[in-house]
Amino acid sequence: MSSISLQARNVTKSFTSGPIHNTVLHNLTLDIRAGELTLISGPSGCGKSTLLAILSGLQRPDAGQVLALGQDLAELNTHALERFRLQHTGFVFQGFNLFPALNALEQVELPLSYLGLPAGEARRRAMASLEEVGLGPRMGLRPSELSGGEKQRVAIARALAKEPGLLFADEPTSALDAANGQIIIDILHRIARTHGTTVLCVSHDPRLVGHADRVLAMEDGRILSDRVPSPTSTPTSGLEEPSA
Ligand SMILES: Nc1ncnc2c1ncn2[C@@H]1O[C@H](COP(=O)(O)OP(=O)(O)OP(=O)(O)O)[C@@H](O)[C@H]1O
Repeated sequence: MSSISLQARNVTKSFTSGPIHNTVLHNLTLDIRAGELTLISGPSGCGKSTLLAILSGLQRPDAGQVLALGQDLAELNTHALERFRLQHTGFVFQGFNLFPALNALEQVELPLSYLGLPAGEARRRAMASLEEVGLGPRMGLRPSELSGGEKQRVAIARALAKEPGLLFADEPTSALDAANGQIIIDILHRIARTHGTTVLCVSHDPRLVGHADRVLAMEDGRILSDRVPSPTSTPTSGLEEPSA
């Protein structure tokens, strides 16, 4: 049984705009395990991205506690929290967030320089990460020369090269077609297994369900169910097996 690496305890979050007070997360408690791909699914607006932002330390909860790799995030001041996020977390977003002028290798090397790695070590790690996502032959290309699926693989390599304990993905497949979406989720799954990384992905894409180790269904700021999907529950059956 893998260890628990991310915990939320009675987390509550509200937003107020004008007279409207919107409670987005209601006293939410959950444990996420290392070495697994956990998917949080649910309809638009149910609070998935807010939960991800709080679990990753991007936002603070109004009440409750987050323990990430055993660290209570509330104990960290803003600077220490930034440092924690830089060292221990990686992010993959729907829109890839790549720099147009940099080639794939430079995109992956850049955050490693912020970590203070020597240039040679940064290059070695960046190349290994790009190889791992199947982009070894394309590491000299800029985003305009890459497909959507390839851009997302660069973004994954950029996160992976930091060797983070926690990898967060917010709707990583929603800009991609079914075959490329499947490649991305399979890469995230493989990273969890082979590196022991905690991979937490939020998505409203039902095609991803059968590819996760665990699926938490969310609605109106609450976790409604927590299950291990069967491989047959994926609605992607019938697709040709894509080659990564
Ligand atoms: N900074 C903010 N200020 C005010 N309201 C916010 C803010 N961030 C999120 N919300 C509100 O919180 C609710 C949940 O938003 P959230 O983005 O977490 O949902 P989601 O499940 O990720 O949705 P989607 O699948 O569409 O991305 C929404 O009603 C949203 O309008």
